Amino acid sequence: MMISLDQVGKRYNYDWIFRRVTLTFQQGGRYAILGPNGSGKSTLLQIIGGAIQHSEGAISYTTSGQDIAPDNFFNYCTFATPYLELVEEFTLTEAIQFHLQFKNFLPDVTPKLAMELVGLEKAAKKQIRYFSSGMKQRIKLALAILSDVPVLLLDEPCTNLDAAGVTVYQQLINQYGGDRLIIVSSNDEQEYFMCKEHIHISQYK
Ligand SMILES: Nc1ncnc2c1ncn2[C@@H]1O[C@H](COP(=O)(O)OP(=O)(O)OP(=O)(O)O)[C@@H](O)[C@H]1O
Repeated sequence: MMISLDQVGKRYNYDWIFRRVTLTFQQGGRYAILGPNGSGKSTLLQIIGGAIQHSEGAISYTTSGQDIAPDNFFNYCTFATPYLELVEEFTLTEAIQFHLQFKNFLPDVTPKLAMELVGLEKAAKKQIRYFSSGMKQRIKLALAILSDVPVLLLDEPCTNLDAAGVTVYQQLINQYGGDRLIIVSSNDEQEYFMCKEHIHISQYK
């Protein structure tokens, strides 16, 4: 999997958030998008994932030499973000079953194992509405990282996590990251501990 950005820019009304972003993300790479609050990290991550439209430039996705249509890229990636909501009426078991209607887990990962890996096995029958913010974040990370997709897009992945939760996140990445492309938008080194490539969004103003 390779994602290429060519002179990509994003504007809201009259304000350019960033311009002339030309980058290539390679399979197996670990990339951190860094910058101060409001600099455009989340916006760039969402543009890469096709969740929002860029204002100028071009983005292409290729796998095994074949182009992927931008409208199909959602099949190849998962997002974990603080702003995507879980369905509050579901129990944890139902939330996982719902997710599995759209994406498979990695081979050998079962719903039970996914819950255990993020320390939520005792909450299997609890409704999401009664979960703490840190528990919700653990589920989002499990669903994103354990899905069988080649690209993981993680926006502030340790939001609301306690120290044990941060360790859980880092273990999931180390154990299940594999040869996948991982892009993290972050201000916190604990979140991008595995990223050799650092992209400073402030460069693209
Ligand atoms: N829908 C929108 N309409 C207008 N402006 C927006 C919209 N979404 C984001 N912005 C603006 O774009 C800029 C970048 O926001 P973004 O959330 O990408 O920053 P960030 O670097 O991820 O910030 P943080 O570190 O606080 O999460 C901000 O100035 C924000 O106000």
